[in-house]
Amino acid sequence: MKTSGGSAAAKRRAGESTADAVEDGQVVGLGTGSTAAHAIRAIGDAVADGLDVRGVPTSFQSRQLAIEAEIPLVELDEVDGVDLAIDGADQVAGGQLIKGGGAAHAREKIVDAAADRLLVVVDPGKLADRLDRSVPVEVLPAARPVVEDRLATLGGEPTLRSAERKDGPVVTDNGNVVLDCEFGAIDAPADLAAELSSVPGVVEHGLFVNLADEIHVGREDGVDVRTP
Ligand SMILES: O=C(CO)[C@H](O)[C@H](O)COP(=O)(O)O
Repeated sequence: MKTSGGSAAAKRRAGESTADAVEDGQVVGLGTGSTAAHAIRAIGDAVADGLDVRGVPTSFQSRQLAIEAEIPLVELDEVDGVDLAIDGADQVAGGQLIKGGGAAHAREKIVDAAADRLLVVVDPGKLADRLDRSVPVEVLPAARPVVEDRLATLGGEPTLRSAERKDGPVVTDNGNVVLDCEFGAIDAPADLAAELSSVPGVVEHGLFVNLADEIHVGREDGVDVRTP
């Protein structure tokens, strides 16, 4: 599993705090990453104690964790809706997020946006006044050169993501590649999100604008819950 620094205790507290919000009978979106993994394991513990929920995985990783935790799984096209999604983030500014550190942001955005409520789980190191991390952009492989040109005209500096222990690029669960695109400080996330979405060949980008309902910030000694 990808790890991204931050205190393990803070991540665990954040994940476990959101698992407490899950209610009997709900359909729950299961996010990706090391912090969301704590929520998945905690939901699994609650299922073992009798909680009746169904999980919608957002990635190969979250599906595997949910299987290990014995959470009953469904796909999005098998349910009428998603009551609650719990997901991590790479950076949080107010209610705006950058996601995709695990290259799972396309499915994450589909499930998170479908949910009635999105609870975001992070450690304090993810908080910022303004978004300024690189934005992951999932791209159809054949479109990479034209998308790179388009991102440059939008003021970005794209870099093809490569894996530490693989020759060649990271390939997403959807068979695509990821361009990590530096834009510097992002003053207008909604405008940039709309521009990125309009580029042919872009499958999905990691700007999650106005989707979060609560930010659960784990700390060594507790959890702060912020409402954007
Ligand atoms: O967006 C994601 C995966 O695509 C993750 O939620 C994000 O990278 C945070 O991961 P972690 O909790 O391990 O720091």
